Amino acid sequence: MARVRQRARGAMAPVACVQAVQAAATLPYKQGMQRERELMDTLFQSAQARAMQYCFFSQRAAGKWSMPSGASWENSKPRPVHRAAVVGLGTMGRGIAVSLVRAGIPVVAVEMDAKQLEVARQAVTAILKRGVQKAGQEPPLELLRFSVDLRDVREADLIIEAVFEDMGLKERVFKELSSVCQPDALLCTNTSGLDVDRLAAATRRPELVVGMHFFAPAHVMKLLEVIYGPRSSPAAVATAMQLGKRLGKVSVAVGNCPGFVGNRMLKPYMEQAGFLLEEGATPEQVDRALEEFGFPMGAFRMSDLAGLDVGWRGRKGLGLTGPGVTAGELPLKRRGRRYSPLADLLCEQGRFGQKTGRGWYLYDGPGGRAAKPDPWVLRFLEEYRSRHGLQARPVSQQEALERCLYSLINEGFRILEDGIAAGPQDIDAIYVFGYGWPAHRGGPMFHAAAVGLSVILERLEHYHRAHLDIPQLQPSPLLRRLVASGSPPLQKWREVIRSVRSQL
Ligand SMILES: CCCCCCCCCCCCCC(=O)CC(=O)SCCNC(=O)CCNC(=O)[C@H](O)C(C)(C)COP(=O)(O)OP(=O)(O)OC[C@H]1O[C@@H](n2cnc3c(N)ncnc32)[C@H](O)[C@@H]1OP(=O)(O)O
Ligand SMILES: NC(=O)C1=CN([C@@H]2O[C@H](COP(=O)(O)OP(=O)(O)OC[C@H]3O[C@@H](n4cnc5c(N)ncnc54)[C@H](O)[C@@H]3O)[C@@H](O)[C@H]2O)C=CC1
Repeated sequence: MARVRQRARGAMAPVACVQAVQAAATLPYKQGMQRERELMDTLFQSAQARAMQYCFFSQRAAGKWSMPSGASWENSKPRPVHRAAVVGLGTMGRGIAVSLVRAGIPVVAVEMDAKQLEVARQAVTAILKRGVQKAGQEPPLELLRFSVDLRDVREADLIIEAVFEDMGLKERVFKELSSVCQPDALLCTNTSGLDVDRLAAATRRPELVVGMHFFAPAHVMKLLEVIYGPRSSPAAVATAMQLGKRLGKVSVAVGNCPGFVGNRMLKPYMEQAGFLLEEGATPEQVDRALEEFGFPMGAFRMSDLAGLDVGWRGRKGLGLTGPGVTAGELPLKRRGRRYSPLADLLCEQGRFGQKTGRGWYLYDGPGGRAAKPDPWVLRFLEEYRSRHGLQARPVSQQEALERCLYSLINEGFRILEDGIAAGPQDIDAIYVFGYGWPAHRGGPMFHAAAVGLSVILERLEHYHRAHLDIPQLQPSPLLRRLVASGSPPLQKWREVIRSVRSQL
């Protein structure tokens, strides 16, 4: 109900307040729902057919115009999943375990020590019991077994790893899984953006490794991004897609690159949000602009929900932050580009978001959900600006919205050109079902077409001229070519994508 209200709120946002650009792209509520159904239909094709199609694309991309040897309709069938395991029961692992048992699949849930296990057991049980209050069914607790011993996953047909976002740790876990699991068990990672191929290489069965990327809260959000590594077999992809369907999710197969589709586009969006704080905005102002557009949560509330530490670990892994990184760098730059260390500084203060009770906002305590503006954050931002000689200026709602959304959309065009997503529909489904992109606005690529590609191009050029050190604001070559081709409708973009470089 709250979601329906939220959608309605977005649909009715006053034009004067959220600018004409948005109003032009607002679908009536009914049409929004129709668009949501269309996206679901596209994605609910048979998992096997999808996997075969992706397999064919990947071969074509490699210059081989046939199916790989040994690939056939028969051996690309999804495998049945009778028993599953989840390794790592933090924010994500808990919700993933809940989704699995709710679908009737017995689960072994593994944590690293008894203390973490007990916290996780209580959290998972609480979610299941809440579900009972809502739906009136018995919690399927008998399907769950908790353990601190990784060897207990040995009977599972499919294992989903959800430990910290740390490549070294994940490689160790995959290596160990590969030696304790059945030889034909599927090994899946819930990583937010790490290289699935590198994890596959840590195992003795790279063809059985895929990404299964869930979205927070994992038992609620409808999306499953299935990441097809270069060595994943069609059967492995089909199994993951099919399992997503069984869990009631919309499964979208995507290629392997940093951040895949969803988080690769989220990165420039979050970066713009951070830069806007440096320039004078507050987290509430940026979030208000995005929530009035129709998102259930603005960038900062969403980041507090996911956990700021996840991105921090990722940036440390990339060498963008951490001890000694700033030596030799210009202030507020990393590798020659503008970089905002604000999120890193919050993490250094132990402010990880909802899980620690403090992040961009203040919560009632660890695990709290009601976000309150935090005077500490406002003081911190003022001190930060004065330390770096940044003059705060008023940031309009239009600027906040355009810089966040258009940089995200711009990356969507790059993703299409790189062949990481099969088409704009897939990107739209990822955003509508995974990040709460308002359905009545059809998804980011649909929205771009509705606003007008030439408008998006002009606004990106405008912001890029003002911020030459932010390459993500530079319009992508595909966007330029689409505009030069007369802005064809979404269904015809494929004709303008020059090279077949599908990674799928
Ligand atoms: C070079 C490239 C590298 C790229 C790397 C970039 C990495 C960036 C790092 C990012 C971190 C990783 C993130 C990631 O991988 C992908 C993500 O998951 S991003 C997060 C996506 N999620 C969202 O955007 C959520 C948006 N919000 C919503 O959709 C709604 O607000 C929500 C569903 C949360 C609540 O909806 P509402 O209708 O208001 O709530 P209800 O009251 O009906 O509750 C429904 C259900 O949800 C639970 N819930 C509600 N609020 C919260 C909350 N704040 N936190 C957790 N859970 C919440 C509530 O309890 C209900 O669940 P039950 O179990 O049924 O009670
Ligand atoms: N938080 C989010 O919104 C999302 C996170 N992810 C990804 O999911 C993974 C987990 O993220 P979160 O749940 O947020 O992290 P988290 O920090 O909340 O939980 C990680 C859990 O893994 C456990 N763990 C660590 N090492 C372990 C080991 N060797 N064996 C068993 N358990 C171990 C930790 O004790 C902790 O409970 C990461 O790869 C992250 O990038 C993916 C989608 C969304």
